[in-house]
Amino acid sequence: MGKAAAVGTAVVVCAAVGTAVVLGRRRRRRDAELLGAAEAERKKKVAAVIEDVERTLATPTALLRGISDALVLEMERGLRGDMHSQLKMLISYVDNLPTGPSVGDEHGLFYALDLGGTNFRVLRVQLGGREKRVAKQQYQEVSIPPHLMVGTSLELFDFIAAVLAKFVETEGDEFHLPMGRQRELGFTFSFPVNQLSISSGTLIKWTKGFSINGTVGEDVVAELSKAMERQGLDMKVTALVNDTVGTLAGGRYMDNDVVAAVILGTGTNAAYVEHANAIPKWTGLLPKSGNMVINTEWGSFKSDKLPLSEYDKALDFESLNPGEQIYEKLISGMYLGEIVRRILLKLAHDAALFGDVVPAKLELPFVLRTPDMSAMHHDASHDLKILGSKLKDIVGVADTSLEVRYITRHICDIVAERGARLAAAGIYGILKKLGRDKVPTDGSPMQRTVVALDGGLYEHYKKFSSCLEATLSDLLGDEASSSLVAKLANDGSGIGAALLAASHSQYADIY
Ligand SMILES: Nc1ncnc2c1ncn2[C@@H]1O[C@H](COP(=O)(O)OP(=O)(O)O)[C@@H](O)[C@H]1O
Repeated sequence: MGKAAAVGTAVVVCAAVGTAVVLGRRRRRRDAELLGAAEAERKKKVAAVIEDVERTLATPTALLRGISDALVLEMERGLRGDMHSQLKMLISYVDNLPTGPSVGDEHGLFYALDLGGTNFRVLRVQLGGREKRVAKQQYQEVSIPPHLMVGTSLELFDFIAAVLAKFVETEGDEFHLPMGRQRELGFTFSFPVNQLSISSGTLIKWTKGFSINGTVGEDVVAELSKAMERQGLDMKVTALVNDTVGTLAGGRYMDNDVVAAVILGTGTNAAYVEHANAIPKWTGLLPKSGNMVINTEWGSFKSDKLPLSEYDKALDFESLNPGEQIYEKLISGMYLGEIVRRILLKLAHDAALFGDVVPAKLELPFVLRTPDMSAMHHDASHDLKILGSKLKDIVGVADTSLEVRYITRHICDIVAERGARLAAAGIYGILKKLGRDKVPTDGSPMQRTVVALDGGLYEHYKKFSSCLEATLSDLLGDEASSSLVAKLANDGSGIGAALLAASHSQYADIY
């Protein structure tokens, strides 16, 4: 009995265990089914967000052509001086560019200072005339402490002048300043300026994350000159140029066929050589050259044709300059990584991309910088290892699945491709404005056209630059694109500013 009972009990126990096993298995199956359903639902949400991103950021060729046409119309309005024009089309007062490899008369010691983004550069060159050209150059790059980007004008210019003064102290014997002469400087200042002459201009507004009280409306050359005086530095600013204008000048010094310069760095902008008689707002004498360099300030272009997504609108709304610099916010290095972050955040919130908890770090604006986006985008390893470790560092999620990594790379691809294609549409617009977008109908040969490009985004983000070039070829067609050269003008703006300082030197007639 006892035994039987025991056996019975044992049987009962076994039966209970059996039931538990069966129930457990069922629950696991049900859990698995539920999990599977939840996972399928999550994947569906991921796919829906991605589809929406692909749709709203799409840039089909026909749209790009429409954007180029809208840009050309805005360029014309700006050249007429239309108050409502989005493009300032600023007159640079540079009507004569350094004259190319066959001439190149400029000589002497000149300095350049380039302020326009997160870093600024000081440079000195010894120009050796026709024979030696750029005989010797040295430069130093210093990053601007973030608090100075939103501090006071005085602090910013004092900081810059102090770095410049230290740099001048390191000038070696290989640089020659004739006795009794003052050192001269080309000041590259890459914010919109109302130029009053080649060596003066008032700031219209700060962009690219700078927001400093008390500079708007002031002559930036006077601000710099006063700061140099405070440092005891005896130097005269003989040319104030935008970085696009400097790049154009530097580019033309190297290649006579350079007609435009485009910057793709923290921000974006373009300058080109316009026929002076195509600038209705120019009221001065017609320059001898017949030309005038125009700084388009194209970053402020906006059009209802631009593919703005919810992410762009939110980024703009929360930016230091809402409603402004819309084209720049779709294209430039300051913003691309941030757009990717916003899309990943949406995927984290709506589709639990990084698990049930949204990573806190992903909520931080600008935590994902464009160089990191570029590194993730270029990861070609089979397991996207670099991308995984970037996500770990930036987002704080240690073990991301291959699926998450592929999705992240795809988002980088969509955002970079849109930026590059929109930038190509802008260049195509300038070429159209210059009539260099088509093979001439009168049978004459197509002129060689060179566009000088500079900026960290163009230089280092290879998928971006190759997409830009491919899109430009596509827009131009085979024949016209075979005459176009896109040339990297590495720090062309520094040399360009020094060259313009030389051609506008107070001693120009003596040289
Ligand atoms: N490896 C990279 N990949 C993508 N973008 C980059 C890379 N390196 C730099 N950049 C972008 O270029 C910008 C710097 O551009 P640069 O022309 O050097 O200076 P500026 O700040 O004066 O525009 C950075 O803010 C960044 O957005």
